[in-house]
Amino acid sequence: MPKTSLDKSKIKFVLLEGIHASAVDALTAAGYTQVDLLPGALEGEELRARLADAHFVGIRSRTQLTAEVLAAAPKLVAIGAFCIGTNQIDLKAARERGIAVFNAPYSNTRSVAELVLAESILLLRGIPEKNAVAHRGGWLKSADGAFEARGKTLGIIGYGAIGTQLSVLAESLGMHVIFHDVVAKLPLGNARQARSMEALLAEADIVTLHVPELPSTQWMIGASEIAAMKRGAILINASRGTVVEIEPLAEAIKSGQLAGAAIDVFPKEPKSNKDEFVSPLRGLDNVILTPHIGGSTVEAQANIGVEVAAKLIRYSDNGTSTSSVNFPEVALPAHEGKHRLLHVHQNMPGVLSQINSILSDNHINISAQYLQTRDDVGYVVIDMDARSSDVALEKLAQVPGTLRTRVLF
Ligand SMILES: NC(=O)c1ccc[n+]([C@@H]2O[C@H](COP(=O)([O-])OP(=O)(O)OC[C@H]3O[C@@H](n4cnc5c(N)ncnc54)[C@H](O)[C@@H]3O)[C@@H](O)[C@H]2O)c1
Ligand SMILES: O=C(O)[C@H](O)COP(=O)(O)O
Repeated sequence: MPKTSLDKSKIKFVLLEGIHASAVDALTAAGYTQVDLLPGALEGEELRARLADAHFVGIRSRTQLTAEVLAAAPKLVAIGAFCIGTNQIDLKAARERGIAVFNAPYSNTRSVAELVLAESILLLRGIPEKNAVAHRGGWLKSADGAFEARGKTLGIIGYGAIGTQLSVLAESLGMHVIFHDVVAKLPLGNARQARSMEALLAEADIVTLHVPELPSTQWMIGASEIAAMKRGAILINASRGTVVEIEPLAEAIKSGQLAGAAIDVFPKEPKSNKDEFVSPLRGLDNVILTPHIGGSTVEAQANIGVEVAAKLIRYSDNGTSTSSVNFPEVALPAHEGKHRLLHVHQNMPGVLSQINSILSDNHINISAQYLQTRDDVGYVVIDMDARSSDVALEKLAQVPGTLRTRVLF
C-alpha cells in the first residue's frame, strides 16, 4: 500500500454539543472508529486542545469556531454544522485554511415551523399568562383578549425554508399570510408578499422572524419597529438572538403595545444547561421563553445526524464538496482503481498551469481532472494511477499557494 492516504482508523472526529447518535452510527458504519462524542459546547483552551489533532469537528449553534480557534486546528479537513445556522463559524477563515464547512439546511425546519404555529395559537388565547396564574393558584377564566387563529394575519419576515413551511401550515388553520423577504419569492397558497417590512409590521396580528444572522438582520426589530406594529400584536423570534432587541420588547410587553411574545433565541444564551438564563423578559407571564429548542426534536436531530455525517463521509472518502457553505463545490464520481489527489490552493493565476507542468514533467498520466474555485480558494482534484500518487503528492504540495493536499484510494 502506498503511504499517502490516511488510514480510516487514524482519522479523528470530534462531535460536540450532544449531536445525535445517528451521526456516530453513520461514521462507524463507514469505517471511522475514532469518534469522540461530547455532550456540551467547548470554548477557549479546552476547545483548542480538543481540536489540536482532530481531522473533522461537528458542532451545533453554540460552539464558536473563530479564526483563532481554527488556527489551533492544523489537521482539520472539514467542519460539520449539525444545524442550519453557520454564523458561529468564521467561514472565510475556514476556507482560507482549506477547511470545508457543511450544514443541514432543511432537517429541522419542520420542527421550527410547528413550534411557531403552536406558539401563535397559545399566545392568541393568552394561554402562557393563564397557565402562569393557575400555577400560582389563580383562576383567569375570561374571553377577554383571547382570539381564534382563524382569520388572523400572520406576517413572516424571511420567507425561506422555515417561513414557507409555516406559511402552508398557517393557511391550513385559516390564517391570512403575508411575508417580507429581501429576495423575490414565490408566494405559496394564498400568501402575499408585503410591499415592505413596514407594511407587514402595520398589518400583521403576529409577526414571526425567520431570517439568518447577518449584518443586515442585526437588531432589525427594535423600538421603532415594535412601535410600528399593531397595538396588541404578537412577536415571535426563533431565528437568531441578534435579530430582536430585547429591552424594547420587554418594555412593549409591559406597556401593552404587544400582547405577547415567544422568544427562542437570545443575544446572550447560557453556555450550558447548568448556567443561569438571564433576560429582561423573565417574569413576564405572556412571554413564552424557550431555550433555543426550535429545531430540537428527536426527528430533526436524528435526521441532521445522518445528513451531516453523510456529507463529511463523502468529502473524506471521495472528495465531493457539493452543498458546502464556504468551499468550492465539486461533484466527483467514484475513483475505483485510481488514486485521487485533492489540492486546495489560493485562487491566483498560474496555479493550475504549475500543477499541470509538474504532472507533465514527471510523466504522470492522469485519468480525470476537476477544478472549481470560490472567492479566494481553488480546489483541484486529479485521478491518476496508483504508482504516481506518492510523487505527485510530494511535488504538488510544494506549489506556491498550496493550502492543503490529500490522497484518497
Ligand atoms: N431556533 C432554532 O432552533 C432554529 C432552527 C433552525 C433555524 N434557525 C434559524 O432560522 C434561520 C432561518 O432558517 P431557514 O431555514 O428558513 O433559512 P433560509 O435561508 O431558508 O431562509 C431565510 C430567508 O431570509 C431571507 N432574508 C435574509 N435577509 C433578510 C432580511 N434582511 N429581511 C428579510 N428577509 C431576509 C432570505 O432571503 C431567505 O429567504 C436560520 O438561519 C437559523 O439562524 C433557528
Ligand atoms: O441553526 C439552527 O439549526 C438552530 O439554531 C438550531 O441550533 P441547535 O442545533 O444548536 O439547536
